[in-house]
Amino acid sequence: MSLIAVVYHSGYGHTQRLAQAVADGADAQLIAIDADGNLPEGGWDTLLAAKAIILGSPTYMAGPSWQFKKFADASSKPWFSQAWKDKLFAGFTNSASINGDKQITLDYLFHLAMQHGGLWVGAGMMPANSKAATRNDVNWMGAFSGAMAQSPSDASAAEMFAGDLETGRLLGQRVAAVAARLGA
Ligand SMILES: Cc1cc2nc3c(=O)[nH]c(=O)nc-3n(C[C@H](O)[C@H](O)[C@H](O)COP(=O)(O)O)c2cc1C
Repeated sequence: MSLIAVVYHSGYGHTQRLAQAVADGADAQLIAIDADGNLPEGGWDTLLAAKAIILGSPTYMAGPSWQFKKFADASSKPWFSQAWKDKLFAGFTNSASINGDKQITLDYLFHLAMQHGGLWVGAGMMPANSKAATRNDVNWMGAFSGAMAQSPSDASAAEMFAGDLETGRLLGQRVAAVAARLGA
C-alpha cells in the first residue's frame, strides 16, 4: 500500500482533529508542524517517501498560519530538485466563520502543490445545499477543491461537526483510492 502523509499545523486543536479524520480515511501517517513551524524528526524523509501528501492548515487572517507558511518556505529545498514532482496532493482547512476566507487557504495549498509539480486531488463530493441540509452533512459548505471545516469561535475541538470530520475522512479515502488506481 502507498505511503500517504498528512502534514498539518493546528494552533488550538481543531485542525488537528480534522487532520486525524483525513489520516484515518487515507490510512496515512500524520506529521504535525509544531508551534515554531518545524517538522518532527524524520518528517522530511517521510514526505520524500510518500506517494501522496495531504496539506492542512487552519485559516488565520485569510490564509494559512505562519507556521504552515514556514514549512512551505522550507519545502523550497525539495522544490529545487523537484523531489516531490508527480506526487498526489490534496488539502484541507478549518476556520471559525462559515466563509472566513477558507478558499484562500485551499488555493494556497493548491498552488504550493503546483509549484512542486504535484497532481491535485479535489474533494470529489457533492455539496449538501438543499433546504434540508445541516451542518452534520458531508460537504455542507460545498467545497470542491478540498475539505473545509467550520469550528465556531467558542467551540472546542471536541465539539467539531460530525459532517466536517466525515468530509475530511472521505477526502483522505479519495486520495488513497486515487493512489491505488494509479498504482502510485
Ligand atoms: C491569528 C488568528 C487568525 C484567524 N483568522 C481567521 C480568519 O481569517 N477566518 C476565520 O474564519 N477564522 C479565523 N480564525 C479562527 C480560527 O480559524 C479558528 O479558531 C480555528 O478553529 C483554529 O484552528 P486550530 O484550532 O487548528 O488552530 C483565526 C484565529 C487566529 C488565532
